Amino acid sequence: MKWSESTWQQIEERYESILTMPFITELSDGSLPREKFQFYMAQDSLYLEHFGRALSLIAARAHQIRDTLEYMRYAETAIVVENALHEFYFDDFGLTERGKMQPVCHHYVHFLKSTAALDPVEVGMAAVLPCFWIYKKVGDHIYNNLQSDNNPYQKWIDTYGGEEFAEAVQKAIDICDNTAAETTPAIREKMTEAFITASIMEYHFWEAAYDLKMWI
Ligand SMILES: Cc1ncc(CN)c(N)n1
Repeated sequence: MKWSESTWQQIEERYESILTMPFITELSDGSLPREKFQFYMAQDSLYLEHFGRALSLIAARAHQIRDTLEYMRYAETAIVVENALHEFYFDDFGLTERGKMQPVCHHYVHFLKSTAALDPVEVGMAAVLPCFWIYKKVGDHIYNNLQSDNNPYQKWIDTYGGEEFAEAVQKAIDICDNTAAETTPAIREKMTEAFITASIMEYHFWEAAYDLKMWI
């Protein structure tokens, strides 16, 4: 079994629990309160900048030059393309600034950046994979099962349910599988741990937006 398959099995339950989170179900039917989406968008815009920085660190440290190029492209997409979606929402939802990074976003980006900088690069690759893969699965799930008419959040759904994103995600999974196959059992184990931690953080990111969780 591939590393990605056995590792996904370990987060399957967590992934299923994401699908029933109020943030996701209300985003899907368009009933998510505006202020919760605004909070999410502002935090996610900050997240994407630092996610892009983590991807750039991985690009610089990748063993294979073709992987370097791939992670450079991911970094650019996170900052330029995904963030364009946020700018659309900033205008549409009356947001003027991103504001301060709140605790869950803060924890998540610092986990990603320290892993990308200090752990073996294979572990960094595994740490950023849920950011691709979980969003793809959640995007597909909403796109295929939970669409509603006149949803104010349709553009978000289209971004993550789209074909272009699917290709990038599959590539990131393949790179992790090849990397895992070539590395040591100890590093493979750390890859799995990092993947699980990031998956848990994805859950908390949506939960924090729903609860409007801020520093006290
Ligand atoms: C928190 C989070 N994780 C992942 C993604 C998708 N790149 C995102 N936009 N935001």
